[in-house]
Amino acid sequence: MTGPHDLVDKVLAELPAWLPAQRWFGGKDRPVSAVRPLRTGVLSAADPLLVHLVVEVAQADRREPYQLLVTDRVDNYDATTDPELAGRLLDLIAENASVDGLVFEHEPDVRVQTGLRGRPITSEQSNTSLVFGSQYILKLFRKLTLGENPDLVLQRALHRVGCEHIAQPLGSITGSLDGQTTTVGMLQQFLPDAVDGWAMATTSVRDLMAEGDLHADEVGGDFAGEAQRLGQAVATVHADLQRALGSAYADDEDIDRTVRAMVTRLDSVVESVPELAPYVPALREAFEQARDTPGEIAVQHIHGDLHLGQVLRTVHGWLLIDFEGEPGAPIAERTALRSPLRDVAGMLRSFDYAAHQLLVGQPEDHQLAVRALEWARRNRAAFTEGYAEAAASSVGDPRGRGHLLRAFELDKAVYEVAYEYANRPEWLTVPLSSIARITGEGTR
Ligand SMILES: Nc1ncnc2c1ncn2[C@@H]1O[C@H](COP(=O)(O)OP(=O)(O)O)[C@@H](O)[C@H]1O
Ligand SMILES: O=P(O)(O)O[C@H]1O[C@H](CO)[C@@H](O[C@H]2O[C@H](CO)[C@@H](O)[C@H](O)[C@H]2O)[C@H](O)[C@H]1O
Repeated sequence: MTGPHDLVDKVLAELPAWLPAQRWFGGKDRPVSAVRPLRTGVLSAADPLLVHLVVEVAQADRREPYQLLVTDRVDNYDATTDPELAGRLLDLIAENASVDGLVFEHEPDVRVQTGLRGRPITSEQSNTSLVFGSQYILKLFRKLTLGENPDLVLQRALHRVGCEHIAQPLGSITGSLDGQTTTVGMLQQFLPDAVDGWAMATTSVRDLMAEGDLHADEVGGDFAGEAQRLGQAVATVHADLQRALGSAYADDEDIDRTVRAMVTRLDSVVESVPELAPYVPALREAFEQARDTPGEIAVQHIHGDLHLGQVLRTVHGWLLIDFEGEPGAPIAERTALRSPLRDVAGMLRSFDYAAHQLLVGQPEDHQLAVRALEWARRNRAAFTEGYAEAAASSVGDPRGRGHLLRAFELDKAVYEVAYEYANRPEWLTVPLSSIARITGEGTR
């Protein structure tokens, strides 16, 4: 290997086979037909080589930009697995450096420490995050969104109004893509003592399932108190987003567009996942009923993909992370003003997921299925209660908005069907069985 261009050629040849094996790759549902470079930035020209690469991945009629950081120093060329090379990215942010078209910046009034090594975190995720010491976490977005990423925009806005339920934004990496200044990385305060909501919730479900005779409120690992506090935190973040970026009311056209978008998504998902077909009539009816929601529907910037894996419990309370929205949704949709009930619906779905994922691949067990439902009902109610308490004077109580909330929940479940089909086919039964339950078209 002689220089950056040879390295890039070698990597490009291997990408069609390598990409589908990466957890963060969002296109596992169809083969990669071609990969072409969109931009190359040489961060180090020798010993070792370090090249920032944005490629366009073609799959049938889909074309999407993905970010890679490649080196000749590790076998698979993925420089994010090399602690020292990862550390160089942090150093560049600390120095407010510009290298070959990439701009590394720390937030004003923030001093970033240099000389730290970075280690990738290994949880289920759509991007690659590197942790430095116990202070910093740097997210490298994998599938790129042209323009500023909403994750950075919303968290900066929340920080400006003093929101207590996010990790402090500390810096960013941007580059030009298709003529637009595009966020490729985001540095944040790392919370080393944090436990994510999914881990806590699934531990609680396991505790309940292990108890033959006790109910959800009687076992040691009851989660309802946390679920209620989490509801309060989410409502507070919604109120903070309103304060920071404003809000509006949806008109009839907006509501019509929302319903049509849900139906369009359903039609597209059922094309690739025929298991969804039996539920289509009931789903369409539920989406149409969203038009009957009484009173005005407030819209604002929201999290957009809220679930238990996006919330961290620290000693000081709950934090929300990852304001990027659904990785599969178009950017115009992700940055539009939307009802905060979508986030409530996302979290309600997640309680359902936490309760039912333990049943995946297990033989049918009526007793366990009853316990899963009991856990989900208790925690969904506690979350909604907490949300309503904190939202009373700002965003509003989600109860009494039944049709809309139900439509959003089902729309999210349809999204999850597509997500699981493309990423974790063995989990497809989780959203499918929820759709069956919510629409009354099945029992499990
Ligand atoms: N500020 C933070 N402090 C501690 N852990 C974090 C922080 N931000 C993210 N994480 C951990 O990293 C994981 C992935 O972060 P996330 O922003 O959800 O990335 P992705 O967009 O790849 O899903 C989270 O599930 C969480 O475990
Ligand atoms: O966290 P991401 O932005 O990567 O979100 C995507 O992946 C999530 C899974 O990691 C997926 O969430 C679904 O599974 C979760 C359990 O793993 C569950 O808590 C969520 O309720 C469920 O939607 C998310 O939909 C997807 O966008």
